[in-house]
Amino acid sequence: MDKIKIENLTKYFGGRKVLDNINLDIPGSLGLLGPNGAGKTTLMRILTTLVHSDEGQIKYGEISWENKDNVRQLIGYLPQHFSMYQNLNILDVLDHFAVLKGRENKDSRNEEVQQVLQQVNLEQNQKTKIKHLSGGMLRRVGIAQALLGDPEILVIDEPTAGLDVEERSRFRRLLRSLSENRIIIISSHIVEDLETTCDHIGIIKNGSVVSSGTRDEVIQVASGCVFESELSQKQLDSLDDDAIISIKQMGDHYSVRYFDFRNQRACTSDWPTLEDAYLYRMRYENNETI
Ligand SMILES: Nc1ncnc2c1ncn2[C@@H]1O[C@H](COP(=O)(O)OP(=O)(O)OP(=O)(O)O)[C@@H](O)[C@H]1O
Repeated sequence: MDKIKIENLTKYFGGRKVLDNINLDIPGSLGLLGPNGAGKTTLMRILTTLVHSDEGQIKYGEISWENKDNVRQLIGYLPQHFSMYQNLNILDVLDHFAVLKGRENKDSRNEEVQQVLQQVNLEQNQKTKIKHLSGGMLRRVGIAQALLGDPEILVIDEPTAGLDVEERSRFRRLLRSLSENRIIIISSHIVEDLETTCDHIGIIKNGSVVSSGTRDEVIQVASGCVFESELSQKQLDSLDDDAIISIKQMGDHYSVRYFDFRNQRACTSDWPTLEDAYLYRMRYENNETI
């Protein structure tokens, strides 16, 4: 499988730089992680050719993003806010998308729609109207329309926005299975969305990629400075807010995960997670790549 190569990509909106010299290789599944406003959606929209960049280039093998029509054949896109006519049922919606994608023959179109319904496990619900779907089912319809045409590249913006815990976990498993034989790019500000679904991670902050690589490479940055200890209320109060990663109450003590750069409590550092590395990049570093 070819990889997507993004080189020196810069985008301005009204004179303001919102993407600053982005360089990224996307060899399989990439999770784009960053806070609200970091530039993730803009990058996703450039990847889907809906927005053009001001500088730089994107290539997938020999195919350049300068040739929009060729690129569009390759891409399935689930935008952050996906909805559809409330009174149509799932089958009609997908048929409509298939027509928009140029499928003229009714029989082969129907066959393709049934295939994507099966992939997202909605065959039994195909006659259900959009207005009666849960958030998770609606996102699955969104994935189904993105899968029409069996695209080599899937771009998915904020996959679990608005979903409950159970739906999130089911949706993540679906994304993982879809990443097996295609390039999939998922943006999120929720670390768990990407931790189990993506082999490569890019962390984006203020329009710049501050870290990228395999999950393990990205995690390395927090190695040796993450600790987990049982602390009293007084000890907890002595920690700097920025140092705290998570707190669990355990009776009158707290189990606290935190950053400590001088190992003040002389305990053994814990193996960092992607969330640790993400918070480290957000809190302690200015824009510099590892
Ligand atoms: N069409 C536009 N015109 C002007 N500014 C824009 C436009 N689209 C995005 N921006 C600005 O560009 C910056 C990056 O926005 P973007 O939506 O790409 O970030 P994001 O990381 O996807 O955040 P979110 O998760 O909140 O969508 C923001 O400051 C946003 O206000």
